[in-house]
Amino acid sequence: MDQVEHRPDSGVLTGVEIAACLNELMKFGSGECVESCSYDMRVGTIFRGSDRISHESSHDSKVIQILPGEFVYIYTMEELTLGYDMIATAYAMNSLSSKGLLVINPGHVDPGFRGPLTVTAWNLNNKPQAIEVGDKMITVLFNRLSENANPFSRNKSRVDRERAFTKHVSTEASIGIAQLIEKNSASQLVTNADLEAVKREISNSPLNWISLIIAIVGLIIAILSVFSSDAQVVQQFPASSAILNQPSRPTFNENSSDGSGPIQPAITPEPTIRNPLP
Ligand SMILES: O=c1ccn([C@H]2C[C@H](O)[C@@H](COP(=O)(O)OP(=O)(O)OP(=O)(O)O)O2)c(=O)[nH]1
Repeated sequence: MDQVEHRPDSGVLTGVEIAACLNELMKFGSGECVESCSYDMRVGTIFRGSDRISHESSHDSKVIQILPGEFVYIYTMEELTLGYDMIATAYAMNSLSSKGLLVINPGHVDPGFRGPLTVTAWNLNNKPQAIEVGDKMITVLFNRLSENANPFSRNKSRVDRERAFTKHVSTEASIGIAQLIEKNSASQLVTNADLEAVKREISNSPLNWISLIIAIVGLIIAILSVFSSDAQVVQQFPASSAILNQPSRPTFNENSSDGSGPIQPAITPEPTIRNPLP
């Protein structure tokens, strides 16, 4: 086996190292996004279903309201340009997740990957969430390998990826997601008022009263049948009723002076034997 020469500087890059080689790691990077040991990638293009609804170069309003339950697809503003000896790992940002805006698919980035990262953001909050082109969306750690690895072989330009994505969503994935979005935009989510109306209908329903009456009648029949079976037993076995009617034995120790000691079996006095005649 060949001896592999390990690079002495392999490992996770610090913020200082990221800043020093920012132009090697990505295009359109900003020193302001460098953190202690990571880089916060920003929103570039936003897709709702297959529609591109916001892009950094467009003149439209860049603030997008993600509706409750809605997914949007995001392409990062930065385009990674990883060497063959570099991998990256993308993570959701804590500040967004705590607001209920989940970025659901960040993950590994292969060595040699070139282009924007794509992620899906899902609003789990019951209020719309605003996002804007340029907002920090995912945080990425860079890890230098000890040697070059086989590079990623499916690199495409941003334009080609967006085109392929639009086609894919409009043909396959869009069916479920588009319907979900349509439902949400028509405000078909269950509200408190809906729940109150359902409760009112249930309590006013005649079926509800009928089941209550049936339950009460059933209970009365059950009680009566228990009493009548007791009466039959007493008629057939009068002695048993005498046993049943005996007062229960006290549970304290009758032999103890204060009556509080452990229960002892009753002591039967020994028969006295009279001495035989001398
Ligand atoms: O949040 C992320 C994480 C990674 N990538 C990129 C970088 C990574 O190198 C590439 C992987 O793409 P591929 O098409 O190979 O996706 P996969 O489903 O992960 O396949 P594989 O397991 O073959 O890598 O996707 C993103 O766009 N977004």
